[in-house]
Amino acid sequence: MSTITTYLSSLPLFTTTLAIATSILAFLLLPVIIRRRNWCNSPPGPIGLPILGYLPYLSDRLHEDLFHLAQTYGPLFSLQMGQKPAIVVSSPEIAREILKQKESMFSSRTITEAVRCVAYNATSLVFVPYGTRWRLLRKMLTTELFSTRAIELLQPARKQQVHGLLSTFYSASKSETFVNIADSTFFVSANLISNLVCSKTLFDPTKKKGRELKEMVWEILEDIGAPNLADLIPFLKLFDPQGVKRRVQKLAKKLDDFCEKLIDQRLEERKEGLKMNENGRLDMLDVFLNYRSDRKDDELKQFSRVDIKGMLSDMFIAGTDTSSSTVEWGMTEILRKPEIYKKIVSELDQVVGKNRFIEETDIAKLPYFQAAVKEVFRLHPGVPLLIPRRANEACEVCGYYVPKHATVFVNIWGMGRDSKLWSEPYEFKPERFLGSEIDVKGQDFELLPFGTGRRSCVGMPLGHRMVHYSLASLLHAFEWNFPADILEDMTEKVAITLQKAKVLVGIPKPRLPDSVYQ
Ligand code: HEM
Repeated sequence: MSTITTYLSSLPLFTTTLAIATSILAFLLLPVIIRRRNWCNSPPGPIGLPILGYLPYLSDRLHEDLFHLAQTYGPLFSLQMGQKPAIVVSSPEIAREILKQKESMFSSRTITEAVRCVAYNATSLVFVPYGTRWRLLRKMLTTELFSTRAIELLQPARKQQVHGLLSTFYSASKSETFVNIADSTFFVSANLISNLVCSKTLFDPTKKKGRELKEMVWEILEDIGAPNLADLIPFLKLFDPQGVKRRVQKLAKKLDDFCEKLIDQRLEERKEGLKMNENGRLDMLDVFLNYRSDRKDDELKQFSRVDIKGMLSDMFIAGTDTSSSTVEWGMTEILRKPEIYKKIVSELDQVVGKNRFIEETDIAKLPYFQAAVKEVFRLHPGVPLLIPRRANEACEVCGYYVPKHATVFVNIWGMGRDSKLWSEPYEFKPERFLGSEIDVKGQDFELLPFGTGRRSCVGMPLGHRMVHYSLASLLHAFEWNFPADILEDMTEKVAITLQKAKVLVGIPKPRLPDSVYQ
């Protein structure tokens, strides 16, 4: 050792620097020299560094990075994220191949450390691997809570929540107070879900507990969304280098305490007998507590506390921020374009008039407004890369090899901005959807804000309605005065979902006679 040191110190500085630079260069070029693909017969893609893969070149705006890489490598490309292989899908044709034709191969999700903490070791609906447990959980939600009938019966609760919001905004207009669109609509969604879960309106935005839920949901979405070195480079798992596990454990504990309390309260209430809600139905807690199965092939004979907590936290995490962020983006896009705003308001006035609030049943008669909402979903899909899927087994896609458990990113955000799919893709133009059959419900692969197939959004019937109903109500009931800098700044704040970084706050001014608000 000392000989080497002596030898090195005898070299002139230039030679030493050159030696170090050459070694670094060789290290960087090594992967390019020894292989031209991320793995044998991988789809084309950028080659990264040994061990780290392409991670050092990715920013905290993964959806944007992947969109730009697709310009170079095409609609199906591969990359190594640390030691983990990933493929990225950026065209409707390949999305169809993966999410429809090869659906059974790609119906599970990538499980990370953060997911294990927050989703009870990936046993809750959103993350449980595709199989009998997933099928049972999903069936209970679609038949008991999100069936067409159940959604219809929840209509009075939606009306009550939205009218409550309009009334709060009316008071704010009188005192010329600023209101926050995303915060307010978040509480509408959270309270709707609490009605679905336990027939109670639990959250008061003016109280600490209500605000805590919003912050907690966002922090969880952030930690689930960001690439974590502990997942991608296995020997780092022990060290939790970004502190993700420590953070998520704390958040998960808070959410767990909240769900524990809901269950305890309900068990106490059930001592006095089982109560139907005002629609003559059982809410989610009672449905799960009542569930019994003696069928041999049912993995769940009854729901444990952990099973119930998993379902409750799924609802609050998946169903709140997604809807409220979409409404915030919708208000922003529409209010930035006075001519579009005018068309929407004139349609609303024609159909609804000015002597009452809008009803959900009015939405079907508002084709221009519906087209505008599709445009919001195109440019601002709530979950830009879907909730990442994974390959259950090694398989072939478009003639390329995809290894077992490769992560699959379907870049629906990128597809919404693809000039091969949309003319003037960055322009907010509801007209493009007028007279077009394209819809957001999972049949049209160029527009998949709720995903598609068996792992598509189970809450779509609720989310879709709430976005339309809340947004139309806000536009119809008030004129809006948003500061121009807030309206013009479209920077995104990134988690597994996308929020508007500069929050939309403004002062509402009533458009309808005072009597309507009372
Ligand atoms: C605008 C509102 C919403 C958007 C944009 C949205 C979007 C999504 C997306 C993209 C997925 C993944 C789909 C895939 O992998 O193909 C998803 C899954 C899911 N969403 Fe939503 N969502 C919304 C509202 C809701 C609501 C209101 C709830 C419940 C109350 C909900 C519950 C879920 C659940 C449980 C899953 C996982 C389903 C499974 O894995 O089987 N979502 N959502």
